[in-house]
Amino acid sequence: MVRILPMASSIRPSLSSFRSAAAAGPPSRFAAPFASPSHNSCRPLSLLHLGSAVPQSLSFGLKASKLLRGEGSSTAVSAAGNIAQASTAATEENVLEWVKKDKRRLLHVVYRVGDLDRTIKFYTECLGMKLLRKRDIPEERYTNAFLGYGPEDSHFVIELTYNYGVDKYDIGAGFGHFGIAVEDVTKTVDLIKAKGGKVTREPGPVKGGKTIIAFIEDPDGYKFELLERGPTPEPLCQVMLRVGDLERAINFYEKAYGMELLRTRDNAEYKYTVAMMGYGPEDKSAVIELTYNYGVSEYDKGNAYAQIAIGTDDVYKTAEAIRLSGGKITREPGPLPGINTKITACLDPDGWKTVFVDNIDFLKELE
Ligand SMILES: C[C@@H](O)C(=O)SC[C@H](NC(=O)CC[C@H](N)C(=O)O)C(=O)NCC(=O)O
Ligand SMILES: [Zn+2]
Repeated sequence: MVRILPMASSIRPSLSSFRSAAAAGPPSRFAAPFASPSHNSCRPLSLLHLGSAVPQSLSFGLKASKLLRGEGSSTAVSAAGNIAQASTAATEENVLEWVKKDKRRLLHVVYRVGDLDRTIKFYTECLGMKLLRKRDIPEERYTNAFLGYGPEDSHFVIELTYNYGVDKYDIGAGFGHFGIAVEDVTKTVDLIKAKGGKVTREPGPVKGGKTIIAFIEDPDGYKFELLERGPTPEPLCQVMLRVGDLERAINFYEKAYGMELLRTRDNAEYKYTVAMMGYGPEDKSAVIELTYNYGVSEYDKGNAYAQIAIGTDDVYKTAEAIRLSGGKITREPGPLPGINTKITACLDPDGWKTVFVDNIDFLKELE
């Protein structure tokens, strides 16, 4: 039985209520705080964890800093500590509140292919995409090609990466699929077949649901789900990634990335739950489809899929929010050598990479 829950911002089902007790042990309802050993987010212990009332007269100036060094009465030191703690908490809260107001959108998804021209031909002739631009970086021995259904300043697009001399990658088991919304799945599948494309799942209602879907594979073996929908400004509509703890992932994507939980869909018959996360409604903007398979806590990620890129107004605050949310920063915020675009990069609790790109710098790149 499938339950679909459109998400009102204040209503949120307990995911564990979806999972059949008969399944291989539903994950903890209260997933442990995100503290995977590979994501050490500890902050220096602070002397601020002291408990006592804070006299109003105490200003947090030079006097308080003396107290923080342990000079003065124990009560006064404790009071100063609490002011500092309150100040730190307020700063952290400000950063996390800022995330929700930051101007963010999914910019592109990046993955590696073995033959750029082969992929460009398939995406343009079979999937109706446009080649938007190419970028060759000979000093780094790679070429990018950007493809999509509209200009990069307003559409979620694909950034293909060809590394010189590398013609094959391991897609792994964690990457799921890209979603393409089409008005007629059967017609699209027939075109793909006529062009010699590989159809791995014929058109029909999704198992346990109603949406007409089909699955195809591109020349490198990446899966594309074709979803039958009406006209949409964003045909490239999904990136599906498998996660080992859905509650943990949802919490992180909300808190660190500022995404909204758009809906969840539990399919007990087929033992999986999906959560759609994004910055806008599914029928108008691309989403990250997080998929949890009952009882599966981690996946081999291979070396083919790279990352999602998200726009932000401040990569420095973004990095701070990611740290505060327990994420691991893998590239400190700052300008890229040579092109000066400011970015920061991180891993989510499952190890999926995300790059945040300064919005103004991104638009300059497109000029
Ligand atoms: C909501 C829509 O975009 C989907 O992608 S649901 C499609 C469905 N997904 C799963 O089964 C996910 C669990 C699976 N074990 C996995 O890890 O991929 C799907 O693929 N259905 C197949 C079908 O034939 O309906
Ligand atoms: Zn999907």
